[in-house]
Amino acid sequence: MTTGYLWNTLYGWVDTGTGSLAAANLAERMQPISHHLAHSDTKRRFHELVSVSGLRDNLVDVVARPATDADILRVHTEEHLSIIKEISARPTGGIAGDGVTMLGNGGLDIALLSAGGAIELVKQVVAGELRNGYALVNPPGHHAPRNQAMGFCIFNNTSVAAAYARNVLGLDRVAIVDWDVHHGNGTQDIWWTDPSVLTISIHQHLCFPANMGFVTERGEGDGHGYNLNIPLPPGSGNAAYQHAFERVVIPALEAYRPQLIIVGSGFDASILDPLARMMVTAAGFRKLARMVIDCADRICGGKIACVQEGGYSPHYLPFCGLAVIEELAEVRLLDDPYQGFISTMGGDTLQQHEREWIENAAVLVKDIT
Ligand SMILES: Cc1nn(C)c(C)c1/N=N/c1ccc(/C=C/C(=O)NO)cc1
Ligand SMILES: [Zn+2]
Repeated sequence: MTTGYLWNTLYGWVDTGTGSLAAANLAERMQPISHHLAHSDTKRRFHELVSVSGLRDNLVDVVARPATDADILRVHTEEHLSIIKEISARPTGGIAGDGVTMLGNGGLDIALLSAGGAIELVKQVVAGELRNGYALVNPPGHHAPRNQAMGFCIFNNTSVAAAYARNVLGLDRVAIVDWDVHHGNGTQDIWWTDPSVLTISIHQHLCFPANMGFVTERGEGDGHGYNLNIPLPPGSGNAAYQHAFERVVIPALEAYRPQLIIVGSGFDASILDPLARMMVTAAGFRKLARMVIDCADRICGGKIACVQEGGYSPHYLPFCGLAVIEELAEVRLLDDPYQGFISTMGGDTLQQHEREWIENAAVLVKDIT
């Protein structure tokens, strides 16, 4: 069976403006810069490495189609969609939602193609046309709740795809495993009362958004127990992430038995990422992918759809992403050229405080039935 790969040139055209995180602003002495921290070049470089490394020759191209309004409205409000349409139609776009999320002119079309790309991959994995796959979409989605854009996210791509799998493809149980380093607050919001989608977010505690992502946030009503937050302390590396997957993520998936696993695949937990303080390496991401792939083989016929979330190191994200896709496709082409440099920095030994953080989440798995 084959591994699918989805990219569209327009994902590299996302306009993040002239700011570096917030917009350039002379009064605040925030001078313009060529590359915003979320500049689409980082993900384009990932795509180019997939091609130039020869990995793409082992993959089946999946063509992105724009999500329809109906696809978006399964998880977002009419108001949110209409605000995005209005900003996208402005000659130079504007700022959406949280006051920092830039949407360029025509940004609606790319955001619909991003959510639609996630749908297309899920469609082909669920149909059994692909064993698994990677949708290298942009803009990301996991910070977008039902009613707004947030944290560079316009539409919640993984949730749009999960809702499609539930409502159109007829699946009863879908799991979203979000290993992006920031809390998947949008995904949590969307599925808060709904046990048919198990939402798991493993993230640096309180990195972003502020004051969210606590282990005590478990869902409400029928959804109680089906939102699992695994906050980790800054400095967590390969050992902590692997232990968290062994003790929490994999047991939760085994208990829930989803028919499809969607991975919110951000690489901003990497040791070279500027927007967080974790220490995961390409080898670490490869190991996490291996654990989820083996689990999927045991519980849902290997059905995994990875959907790109964040990641801000143009230097290192491509190699972290390549490692995950190599694992999905079960080929080994490139070694991590940064390994020698980063291998002595730490993160490969589980620390006692990391173990304790992880146990705080592990005790909650028993409530997943
Ligand atoms: C600046 C600023 N100023 N203000 C008021 C706000 C709300 C600001 N947002 N900062 C951000 C926005 C997004 C991220 C990470 C996104 C990601 O990768 N998610 O996976 C981090 C910091
Ligand atoms: Zn992130």
